[in-house]
Amino acid sequence: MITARGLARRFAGHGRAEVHAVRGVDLDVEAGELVAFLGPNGAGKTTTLRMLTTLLRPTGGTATVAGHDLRADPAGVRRGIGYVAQGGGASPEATVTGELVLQGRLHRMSKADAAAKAAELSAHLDLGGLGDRAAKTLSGGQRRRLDIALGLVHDPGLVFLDEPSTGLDPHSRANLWEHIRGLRDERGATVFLTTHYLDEADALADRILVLDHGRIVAEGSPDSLKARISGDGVTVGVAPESVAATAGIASGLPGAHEVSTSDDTVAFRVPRGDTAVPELLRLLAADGVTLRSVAVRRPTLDDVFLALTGRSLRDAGQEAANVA
Ligand SMILES: Nc1ncnc2c1ncn2[C@@H]1O[C@H](COP(=O)(O)OP(=O)(O)OP(=O)(O)O)[C@@H](O)[C@H]1O
Repeated sequence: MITARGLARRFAGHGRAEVHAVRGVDLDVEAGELVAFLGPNGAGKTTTLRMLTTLLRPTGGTATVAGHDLRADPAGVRRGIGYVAQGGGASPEATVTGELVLQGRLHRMSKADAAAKAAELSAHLDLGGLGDRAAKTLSGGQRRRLDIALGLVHDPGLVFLDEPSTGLDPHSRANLWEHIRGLRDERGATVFLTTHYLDEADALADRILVLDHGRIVAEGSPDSLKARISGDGVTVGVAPESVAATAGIASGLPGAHEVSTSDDTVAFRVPRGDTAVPELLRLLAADGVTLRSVAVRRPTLDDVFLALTGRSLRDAGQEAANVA
């Protein structure tokens, strides 16, 4: 559905250094996949999406999207894709049905076909009963669902979603995720989305491409990416005078590594936290160490990002642009 090789985009710096927003991205997305581009603010996610959707000309590389060459046949690409931008496309004053019908007419549908499509999409995206409401009166979640419906009017086989759940409360996000899964599972669409939320990529994507400073730095299923971090994290709280003894015992557990201490905690990684902790508790008790707390944490995608880049995904988002 998408093949890209060396896709790149530079922006003129207007007196300052050029910005290399995307520095040579290779992509292969198969039909029916749900793929997420995960990266901090400024990583180049939106720029890549805008290139793949023909809204921005690449300064380097080639791509085929929905069966059409990006440079030679941008109109063909546009016919085959739906694009739901970050800000959404609905006019605030227009009604839900009015906006959907207008979108259908823009795609050269007859009035009857456009009305039928509006009704079908309203039902599919839980907008039934809201047809006469102005877009500006919708809740954040309803508005996002309308934006997605607008991107589906021409039944695209490939749907791009840019930061779909930004600004939504947890309940609306979970609801939106159901609908995004439905695009693939019920409508058979291939979905490519961008996010800087680890939980979103984890919950939705078959495959995650981690983007940092305009380059793909890792790729795989959420589980395979997490498996790159070897083992579970265990943190035990003990009295300050027991930290050294506890660290010694932890270091002796089979497969223990990355042992670190603070004033009253010892942290380490082991292949399996659930089997290591009972053994640790037994050894600590035999040594007379009183445990204050114990926590076992499965590796997260944030750990993956940290291991790959040396920075946490949240901190990385605060950084400045990819100035060359
Ligand atoms: N029109 C432009 N002119 C100059 N620089 C730009 C332009 N558009 C984007 N950039 C820069 O390119 C880099 C990548 O931006 P982009 O919007 O693609 O990142 P992103 O990963 O989508 O971030 P976000 O999560 O904040 O949307 C940033 O440094 C940004 O400032």
